[in-house]
Amino acid sequence: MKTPPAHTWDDNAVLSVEHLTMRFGGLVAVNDLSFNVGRGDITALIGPNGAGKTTVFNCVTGFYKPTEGRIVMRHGTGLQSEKIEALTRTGRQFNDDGDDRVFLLERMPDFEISKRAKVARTFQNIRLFGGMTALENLLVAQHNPLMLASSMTIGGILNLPSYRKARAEAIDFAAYWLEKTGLIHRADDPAADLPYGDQRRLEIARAMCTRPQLLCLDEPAAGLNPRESTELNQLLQYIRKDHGTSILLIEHDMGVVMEISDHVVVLDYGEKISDGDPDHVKNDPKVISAYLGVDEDEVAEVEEALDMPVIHGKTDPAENGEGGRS
Ligand SMILES: Nc1ncnc2c1ncn2[C@@H]1O[C@H](COP(=O)(O)OP(=O)(O)OP(=O)(O)O)[C@@H](O)[C@H]1O
Repeated sequence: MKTPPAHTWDDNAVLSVEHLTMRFGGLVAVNDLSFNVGRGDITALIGPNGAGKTTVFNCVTGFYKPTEGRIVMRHGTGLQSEKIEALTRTGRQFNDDGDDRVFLLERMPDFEISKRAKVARTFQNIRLFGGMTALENLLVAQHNPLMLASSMTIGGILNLPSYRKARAEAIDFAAYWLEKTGLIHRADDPAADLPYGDQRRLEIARAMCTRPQLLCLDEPAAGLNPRESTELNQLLQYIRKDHGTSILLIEHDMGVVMEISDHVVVLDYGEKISDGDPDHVKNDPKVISAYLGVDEDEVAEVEEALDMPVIHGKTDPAENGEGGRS
């Protein structure tokens, strides 16, 4: 009898990172890293400063071509191993199985990863179009379907009914996400005029307007106050529950990570040091020692001195976005 997988993310993975290595000259930023992101899960990628988290994001979203390794995105459920192996043997980037397609992201350019594989991302440093309104930012995100509806522009110039319909739908969808992110009253304001926390939520709304199956968020809670952090948690849980979108996030705020994640993967010096549910990870001496920069056998001593667990919401040294060792 086949042994059932220990975790749901290994059984029904929307994304599999397999033996990923990324070198920059002599520097190995990510070394033979493997992990799964479960379909419909919120998965956190954490680790001290310089651990390689953003490099992993850049490989998944096509900003970097990995030195080695495979990155598989699945639209259908289950592992689909045979399909993936068959695709790997060819030079192709994805198969044509309708709703059950699999994608080898390391072979794809970034715009195809977003358009076809349906992976969206936000950045550590906000990258909105500051001079455009909040609404316009969300319409730009729907450029691909609008271009199709305009028959690559001519329909738009002639303002054909099919284009008008697609444009009205795009505006409705943008308004939906402005409503969900609490920004509908700022729809006509330039993005650059919005307060920082609102800009962070607008970035998430913009990513959701591409209708992603996987949403990658690079430090979404950075710089947020406690109220905004709570609102962010609620928004991410809504996105996962009501839209079925899987979320992979890099986050230094352990309050956010431990509260909303189903699964946590921990990196240190480009290698995976822990992988499991939040309870497992926060009690893992390897993780605590990486964050404190002390040996594993000194962890108990430090916790005793502090009289509290080190990685536990607000007691975490990574609080305030410091991310432990730098
Ligand atoms: N384009 C690049 N060229 C050279 N080195 C790079 C490049 N990108 C990242 N690195 C190096 O790779 C290592 C991992 O960096 P990365 O930004 O992925 O870490 P991180 O875990 O995201 O850190 P932080 O939490 O501070 O954002 C660092 O040593 C960094 O200097």
